[in-house]
Amino acid sequence: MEKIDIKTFDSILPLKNSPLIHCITNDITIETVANTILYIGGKPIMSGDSREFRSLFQTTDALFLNMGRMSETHEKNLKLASQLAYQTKKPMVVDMVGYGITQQRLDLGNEIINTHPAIIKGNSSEMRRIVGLPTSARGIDRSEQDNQDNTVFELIQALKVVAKHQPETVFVATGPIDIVVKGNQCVRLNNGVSLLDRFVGTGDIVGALMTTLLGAGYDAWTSSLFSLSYLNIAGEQAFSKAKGHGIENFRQTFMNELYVLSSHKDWVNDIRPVPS
Ligand SMILES: Nc1ncnc2c1ncn2[C@@H]1O[C@H](COP(=O)(O)OP(=O)(O)O)[C@@H](O)[C@H]1O
Ligand SMILES: Cc1ncsc1CCOP(=O)(O)O
Ligand SMILES: [Mg+2]
Repeated sequence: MEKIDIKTFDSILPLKNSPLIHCITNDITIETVANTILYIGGKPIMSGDSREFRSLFQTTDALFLNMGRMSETHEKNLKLASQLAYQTKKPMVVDMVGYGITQQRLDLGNEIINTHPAIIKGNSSEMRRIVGLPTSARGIDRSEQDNQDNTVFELIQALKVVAKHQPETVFVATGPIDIVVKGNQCVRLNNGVSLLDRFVGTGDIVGALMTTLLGAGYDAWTSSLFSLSYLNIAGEQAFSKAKGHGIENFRQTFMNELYVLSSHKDWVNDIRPVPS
């Protein structure tokens, strides 16, 4: 069964309740992540100091973990925060940046998966490693081979097997076609432009959007489908406005669209699910 209810999407933004989102993320894209949350009406708090996690948890609405830039401290922080989220039932999204490219990222990712995040996301190559499929990707980037019709099909089948054992979690694999799996349900989304892949942080932005929606009280399925569609349609709008003016111009126009689209309801008409 494939289910997408876009009728409800046009009333989600701007958010009415300003959810407070605790982010433990990488310092490459930290400002972009914080601004993304602000642009759609959330409130970011970036903290990587474990001494304050317990008291922060008393006021935050959701937690965003991003493995991005590893260090011993970051690893300890992510482990502690994901355990706390599990114990306190805090809605949590984890971005599996570079899962499996080193032993440290593999072990850390597995430990976080065991704390049952509401959403586990990564690009298609990272998600292939999670489900035990081979990939030729290097570093934190996707391999083009992991986005062909046959490899996308293969990934969906494998994600459904894993999702069966963790039915409350939504699994998201990003790429030119985004895949969203929960239990036996799967939706593929076909929005976006290839320039989204040419600057750093696009995956982190999707994670920030998802966590903000979760913090506002939307379920993980809605938060995932909404966030992927919203980001990619912002990318399409930016492409038509900033085409031919260079990547940095595109990036700024795209960030601006993340704010501008929040007060336009008709963007939802552009959502393009792949027919099943
Ligand atoms: N070539 C592309 N065509 C369409 N959308 C893309 C493309 N590359 C990235 N995106 C979009 O950008 C977001 C981040 O995807 P991706 O590049 O896979 O993540 P990451 O930055 O974590 O590697 C996704 O929502 C995806 O849909
Ligand atoms: C370059 C880099 N190195 C470690 S994390 C990071 C940023 C990852 O951002 P994204 O996966 O969203 O492009
Ligand atoms: Mg990523």
